[in-house]
Amino acid sequence: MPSYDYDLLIIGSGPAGEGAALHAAKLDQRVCMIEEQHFVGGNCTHKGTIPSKALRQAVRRIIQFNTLPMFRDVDAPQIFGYPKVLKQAERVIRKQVKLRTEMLARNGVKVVTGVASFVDANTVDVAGESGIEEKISAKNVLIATGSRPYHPAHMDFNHPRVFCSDSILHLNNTPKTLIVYGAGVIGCEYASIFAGLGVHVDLINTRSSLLEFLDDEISDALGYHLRDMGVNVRHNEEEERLEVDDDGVTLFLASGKRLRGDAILFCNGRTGNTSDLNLEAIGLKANHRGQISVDESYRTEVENIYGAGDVIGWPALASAAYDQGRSAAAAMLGGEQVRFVNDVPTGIYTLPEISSIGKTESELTAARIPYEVGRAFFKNIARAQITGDEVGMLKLLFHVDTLEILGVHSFGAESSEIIHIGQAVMNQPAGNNSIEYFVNSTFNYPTMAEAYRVAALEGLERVGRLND
Ligand SMILES: Cc1cc2nc3c(=O)[nH]c(=O)nc-3n(C[C@H](O)[C@H](O)[C@H](O)COP(=O)(O)OP(=O)(O)OC[C@H]3O[C@@H](n4cnc5c(N)ncnc54)[C@H](O)[C@@H]3O)c2cc1C
Ligand SMILES: NC(=O)c1ccc[n+]([C@@H]2O[C@H](COP(=O)([O-])OP(=O)(O)OC[C@H]3O[C@@H](n4cnc5c(N)ncnc54)[C@H](O)[C@@H]3O)[C@@H](O)[C@H]2O)c1
Repeated sequence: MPSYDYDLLIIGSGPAGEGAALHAAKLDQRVCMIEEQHFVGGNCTHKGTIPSKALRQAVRRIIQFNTLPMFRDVDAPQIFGYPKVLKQAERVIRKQVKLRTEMLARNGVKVVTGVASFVDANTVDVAGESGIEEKISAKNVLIATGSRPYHPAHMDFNHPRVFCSDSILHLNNTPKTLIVYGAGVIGCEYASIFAGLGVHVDLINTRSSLLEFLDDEISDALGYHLRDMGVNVRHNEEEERLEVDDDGVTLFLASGKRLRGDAILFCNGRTGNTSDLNLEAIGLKANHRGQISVDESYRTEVENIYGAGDVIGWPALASAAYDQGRSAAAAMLGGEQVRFVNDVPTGIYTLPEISSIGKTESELTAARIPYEVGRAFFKNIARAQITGDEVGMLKLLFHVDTLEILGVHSFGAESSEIIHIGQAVMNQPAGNNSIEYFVNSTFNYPTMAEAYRVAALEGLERVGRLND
């Protein structure tokens, strides 16, 4: 048996790398993690999930302060600039880094700073900032290098008015007008954040509706509320060219429109981080989006090399990445905890928040499944009236005969939390997954979760099963 420095070498310290590291370390494996940034946590902590969610929470608080009658009685509405709000995110990032650094250290995971590239299937070269190179060997390797914003070649992202979702975290002023190009999840979340700060936002969607994977009713609601916040949403548009000058940017669209803004945030797609890895040395090839392929055990075509997180493509979520990393480590060790993550809830932190699990109405209709709908509007939920979060709805889709829950879709406050109640019931074995659970269980009152009871009662009444 050849001897290696480590049992497992992980490239990348984001959620996928962390999930794998902790699982392997708990099973007494010798684990080394290589990270090119100075701090652990991955892009998730430094550039993606955490900063955007912290920004969004700060903006939500500002909106509450400026709109709730109780605050209006004590003070005039306040204007907060983007740089001040950004400080909130920095505070959370610091806490996350501390937590994650200590957790890895406690579990004996060795963290090495530098850029990793393959020498062969068991050896990785680590290039440190000072030019010092180190070779590290391991029995198994996990590629968990994540992704970065896609930068079209013709756009100058070094220009101080041209931003991507990474560089927007360094914007040092509050623009009056902002063009957000790309209305995927990132574009919609940042449109909410900037509109919440009073910035006039043009949101350019290359598709025909917002976040097409959502239930139509929820997508429509998002469009309505974004517009209500002052976002100018334009569908079916394609960028032709961008001109930048000292006073602003002009975006020329293929439709002939010309949009003017103080700055542009381009967020249309991401690329897997594989270009530094020297994949040729191990016979692997990334696709045109920089992603690598894995099987259901997260194994690549090379027997001892695995992949997890954004670098393997869909669903490209931090939530999934933790589980994928853990499963990859379990697979290497021949354990039973291998789970191919293919059923993930959606949690979108726009204003209002959106969350869903299971099938949409369109999918059920296309599959000719007889379903019905039960809805609860947050304006009728006591907790929402108390907190002032009356915008929103919870919608249950269920089979008319079996009452099986087929989908749960929600927008409004706490949606991404309460979705997990629906998820837990939907994951029960056949027979136990029933909308009746919500009328046969007592819910805390007043809670947002009570929306399930209200929606289930409405649904049962609609199919004449209320007194079954
Ligand atoms: C703006 C934004 C908001 C998001 N919001 C959410 C959300 O609300 N919920 C959600 O679930 N997901 C969200 N995501 C997605 C989420 O951030 C990613 O899915 C997640 O970060 C992927 O984790 P990962 O472990 O694959 O990689 P990453 O978090 O990308 O980390 C990979 C790490 O590998 C390092 N690395 C790369 N190459 C090398 C190399 N050669 N050598 C050494 N180190 C290397 C990188 O420096 C990085 O630290 C968001 C993403 C963005 C951009
Ligand atoms: N709350 C959340 O869960 C959350 C928040 C933000 C981001 N994210 C994740 O981040 C990922 C990226 O989000 P997004 O808003 O950029 O959009 P997206 O995945 O919707 O992509 C936008 C568009 O860019 C195209 N594209 C993607 N990669 C490309 C590439 N490398 N080259 C050229 N075109 C490309 C896509 O076909 C699509 O039309 C998503 O997969 C999402 O899951 C999640």
